[in-house]
Amino acid sequence: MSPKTAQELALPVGVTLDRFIMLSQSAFPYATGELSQLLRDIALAGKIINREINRAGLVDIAGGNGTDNVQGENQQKLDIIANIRFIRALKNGGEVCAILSEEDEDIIHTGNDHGKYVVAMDPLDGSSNIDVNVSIGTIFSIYRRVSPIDGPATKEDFLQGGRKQVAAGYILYGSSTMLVYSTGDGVNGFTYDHSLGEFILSHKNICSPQNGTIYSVNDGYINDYPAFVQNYLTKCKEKSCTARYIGSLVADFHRNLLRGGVYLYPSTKKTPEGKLRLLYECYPLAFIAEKSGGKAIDGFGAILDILPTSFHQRSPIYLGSSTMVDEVMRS
Ligand SMILES: O=P(O)(O)OC[C@H]1O[C@](O)(COP(=O)(O)O)[C@@H](O)[C@@H]1O
Ligand SMILES: [Mg+2]
Ligand SMILES: [Mg+2]
Repeated sequence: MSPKTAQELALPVGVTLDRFIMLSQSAFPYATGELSQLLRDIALAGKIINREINRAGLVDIAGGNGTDNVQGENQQKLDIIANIRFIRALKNGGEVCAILSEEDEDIIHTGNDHGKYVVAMDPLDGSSNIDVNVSIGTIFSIYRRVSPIDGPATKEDFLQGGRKQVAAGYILYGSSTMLVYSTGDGVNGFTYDHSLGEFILSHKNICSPQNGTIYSVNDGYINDYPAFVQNYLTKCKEKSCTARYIGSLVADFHRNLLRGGVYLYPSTKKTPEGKLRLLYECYPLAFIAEKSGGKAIDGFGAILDILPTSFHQRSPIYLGSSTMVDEVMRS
């Protein structure tokens, strides 16, 4: 008899994340609890970063850090703080042997060589919105390592390809703070209850609406986009679709996931290979999109089918409601 899925376990809205993880694990008789612990460690890091973000305007953690990351982007102080907090939580948790972060050029070895998992992450997404109190997020992607246990992780552990993710998700720091993730069967969302210090199941088995009227794109670059994108955006305007663009990928994606819509970050003359990073932005959100019934493409095929070649490679991305993504592709 195959293990019961989390959905079949009928976990009620209102259970804590901890209980949800425990019961979901019981659906897998051979589970040993390491992935469960890792998900808890990510939730803990999320709580800590949430606290820092909430008081960003009060203390001297706003603004630039005066340093650039491997992508040549100015790092915000909160980019650095989120990076440090996440690395520390995953190191202390013990289940992760290595981390790949947007803020670091190379693999970060945690010293937990016995750890079975590696994590690729965007510790703070939407950095341009940090100082103006607009929703931002954290994005994560989890793989089971392929390198021998008890040795150092290798680059092959991170270049397995999007379909090899064992779990992925994001934390949205918005009007409320939410953790949304999938371990492959269904997508669930948990809202942070500050008074309890707990993530509570609030959005069970999220299904992306097949179609929608919202499109999210930086319209300012329209003349730089490929012809098929310009055609698609013209059609959207002809149909009086609704333009919504926060400029934080996690926030734009989340709204469209619940309401129906499509997010587009095409290639441009400035970024011919696209702006968003494959391993810790595109793959994890494509995983959530597909597991909730949506789609994610690069203009040629599925994002999850792209074979990665380097840690910080970029890709154009079109993701969200399946009918709208198909329409982009046909434009
Ligand atoms: O300002 P642009 O070019 O529209 O880009 C906005 C996009 O860039 C990002 O900020 C890139 O992510 P980071 O903030 O993690 O670097 C996305 O969140 C967002 O969707
Ligand atoms: Mg980002
Ligand atoms: Mg970032």
